[in-house]
Parts: sequence; structure tokens; C-alpha cells
Amino acid sequence: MTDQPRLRIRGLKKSFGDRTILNGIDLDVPAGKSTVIIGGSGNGKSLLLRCILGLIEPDEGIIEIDGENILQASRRRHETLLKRIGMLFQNAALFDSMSVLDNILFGLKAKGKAARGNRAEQEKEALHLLSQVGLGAHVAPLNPAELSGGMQKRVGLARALAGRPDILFFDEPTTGLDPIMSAVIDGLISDCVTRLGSTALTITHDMTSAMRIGDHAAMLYGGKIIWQGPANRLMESGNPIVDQFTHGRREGPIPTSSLTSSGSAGS
Ligand SMILES: Nc1ncnc2c1ncn2[C@@H]1O[C@H](COP(=O)(O)OP(=O)(O)OP(=O)(O)O)[C@@H](O)[C@H]1O
Repeated sequence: MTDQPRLRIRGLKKSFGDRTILNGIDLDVPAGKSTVIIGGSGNGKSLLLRCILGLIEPDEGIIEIDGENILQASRRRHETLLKRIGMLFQNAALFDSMSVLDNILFGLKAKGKAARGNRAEQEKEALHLLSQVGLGAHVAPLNPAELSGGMQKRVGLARALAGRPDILFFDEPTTGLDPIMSAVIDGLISDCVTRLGSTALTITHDMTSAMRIGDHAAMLYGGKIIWQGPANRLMESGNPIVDQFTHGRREGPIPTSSLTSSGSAGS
């Protein structure tokens, strides 16, 4: 592993009208490690991922993958770089009208991998992806609505792994899951990092999960990354804002009103 982070973000800003949500994000995501981002609702965590994924155009800043600023890359190069990223969305974001198999085949197509091989080979690859997340072939013809939330997340992970991306984003992967299924999903995320060598970036509110899967952790607050360090320091960071958040205290520097308002970071 080199010292160059896989993802390097500097001075990233995004406002909507007069509401500044991201107000100069500086973040390094080390290669081949698991990074977690914590922060209150509405602070812009999902927005940050959407900016990296090219779904939202930031107002200012640098987003580098392996030292290459994707915001200045040609459109074609940008698309190629983004194919390196697989994403598990908050609610798994599966297509309800498609079978599990077709959802994964869609993931392969989106990464340009389905152009190779015939339908039988593509299906074999999809079933292999399902087995990687611990699901058998019997799930393939089912519709997402027939699956539990935990199974849907696993299918979402299988789809995120389609095309073998080396960077994986997880948006609140354990939200809505029971503690055992959360541990299963966390185990799969850790496997992606330790067995596949992926670089993982996870947004979570779940401190157990953050400590379990994270090597590196960062807290987003007021539009900036206000702390980053080893994930095992999250509960004793020495930063009063991080401490209030990770220990879930009502009293502290974070006004409780900021957790129910729009999350604007000011300018
Ligand atoms: N396309 C958009 N247009 C206008 N406002 C937006 C847009 N996208 C995000 N926002 C605003 O940015 C703020 C941050 O949203 P975001 O979803 O990133 O928060 P979050 O930290 O991920 O919250 P949560 O933990 O609740 O998911 C919110 O106030 C949201 O309304």
C-alpha cells in the first residue's frame, strides 16, 4: 500500500440556494481500508457520497481517485473512474419490478461487464455474486418484495459488487436491521476489505457497526470534517462534539435543534 489515499477530497463545497451543506470538506480515504463517516441527520453525509459519485455537481473543491481529480477529467474518463465504485444505497434501492437475478444483471450492465459473455455466463456470474453474500440460487427468481430487509441489503451488496469495483460505498448499511443481521452485513463489508482488498467508505449512525467495520473514522459536522482518526478512538476521541455524538448525550456542544433543522452549515 502506498501513502497516497485512494480518495482525497479537498475544499469540497455544496450549497442549495442560501443553504450551505458542505462547507469545505477535507477527507482522505486510505486504500484497502475501511473508513466510516459519522454525523447527525441532515449534515450532508449522503450528499458527500452523491458528489463523489457524480450524481450531484459540487460548487467547489477537489475529488481525487488515486491522485486524479475526477472533477477535471473528461466525461469519458470520469465515467471510467466512476466504474471503479460500487454503491449499496440506504434502502438497497432494488428495482421492485425485476427479479433478484435481473437486479444483479442490471448491476453488471451498468459496469459494462455484461457486454462480455453470453446470457448463461452472465447468469453464472450473478449467481456467484449472490453466493458471495451468502444467498443461494433459489433467491434469484424472487422479487425484492419477497425478501426480508437483511436479504434485500445482501442483494444490494451483490449488485454493488457486480463489475468487481475496488471502491465500495455503503450508505447506512445496518439501518433497520436487527443486531444479528447487522453483524452479518458488517461481516460482509469487512470481508470485502480483507478478502477482496476493496477500499470501503461507509456512512453510519450505528456506533457498534462503526467500531466493528472501521479502520479509520471521520465525523462530519457543520459542513466540515471536524475530526478523523482510528475508528477504535471514536468513543474516546477527546473532541467534545464527537464524544457527545458517539455517546448519544443530550448535553454538549451540539444543539439538539441542529439535528431537526435543515442541517445548514452556514457560510
Ligand atoms: N438535491 C438537493 N436539493 C436540495 N437540498 C438537498 C439536496 N440534496 C440534499 N439536500 C439537503 O442537504 C442536506 C443534507 O442531506 P443528506 O441527505 O446528505 O444528509 P445526511 O447527513 O445523509 O442525513 P441522514 O443521516 O438523515 O441520511 C439536507 O438538508 C437536504 O435537504
